[in-house]
Amino acid sequence: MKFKSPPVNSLSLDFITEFCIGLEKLENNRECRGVIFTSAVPNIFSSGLDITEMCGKSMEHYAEFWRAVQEMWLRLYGSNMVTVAAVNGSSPAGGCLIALTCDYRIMVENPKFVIGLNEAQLGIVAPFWFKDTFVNTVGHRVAERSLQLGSLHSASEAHRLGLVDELVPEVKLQEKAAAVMAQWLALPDHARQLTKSMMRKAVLDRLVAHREEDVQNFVNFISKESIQKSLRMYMEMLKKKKR
Ligand SMILES: CC/C=C\C/C=C\C/C=C\CC/C=C/CC(=O)SCCNC(=O)CCNC(=O)[C@H](O)C(C)(C)COP(=O)(O)OP(=O)(O)OC[C@H]1O[C@@H](n2cnc3c(N)ncnc32)[C@H](O)[C@@H]1OP(=O)(O)O
Repeated sequence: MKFKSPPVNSLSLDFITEFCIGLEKLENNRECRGVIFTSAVPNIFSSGLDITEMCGKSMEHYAEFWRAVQEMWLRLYGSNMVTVAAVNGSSPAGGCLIALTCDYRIMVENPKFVIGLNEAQLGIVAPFWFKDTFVNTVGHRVAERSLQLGSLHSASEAHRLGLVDELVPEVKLQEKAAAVMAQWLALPDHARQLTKSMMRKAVLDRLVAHREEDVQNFVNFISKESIQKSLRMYMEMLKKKKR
């Protein structure tokens, strides 16, 4: 599955809706046993949640958007398919989350590409299920420091921390992703699927049990004037950076 929503593959409500529909189709297709996620936009895997969806909109919109984000995560983290992230560009916040939900992450070894959960830098808080997914990948200590600092790690640092499993030159990315997929698909599906489910169940169940509460927390948090101000300033900063 190739993300193609220029300029930066931000995860808008439309993007997420289309993504979930596409994923559901693949999940229901018995001939499809695995998916490789990558980007068709040069230098960007995904810039994370579309900030404009969280800024200056109604409470109803924030709730609808957050339900869609939850749905995307539940489908991806709970997928029965083998999922491989071929990270061919920067991948902050929600973009990093997509990579973290996969079974294996391969990143292009370009020192300009960064990845991480940088929410704290925007003055917002990564929700518990982002945090849980991160902890399950890199462990508690690395996640705690990285989340508090809102760190965006270079590809080599991300590899050192275990945030990505492998680094490759750009030209080798697709070949490597296909080789990893073949290795994972060589196992019987039922054994791999049950093992994956066992490893992830507690974290998935936690969101399912608290889904509406999480939506309310998000809506209350994001609609605070202080948070709206932080997001507006962040968007301004992104625009100024270009001038
Ligand atoms: C106590 C707590 C209780 C409860 C808490 C409950 C809930 C939790 C609450 C909130 C959690 C919300 C979670 C959010 C997760 C996210 O994903 S937030 C998004 C974070 N993303 C980023 O920080 C990335 C920002 N972008 C960049 O750093 C760069 O754009 C990037 C490196 C990706 C690419 O750089 P470059 O190629 O130079 O491109 P530009 O910077 O020039 O960008 C091009 C245009 O795209 C716009 N843009 C970039 N990113 C986004 C985005 N994420 N959303 C919307 N728009 C974006 C950028 O402004 C440019 O627009 P322009 O052309 O100027 O119009």
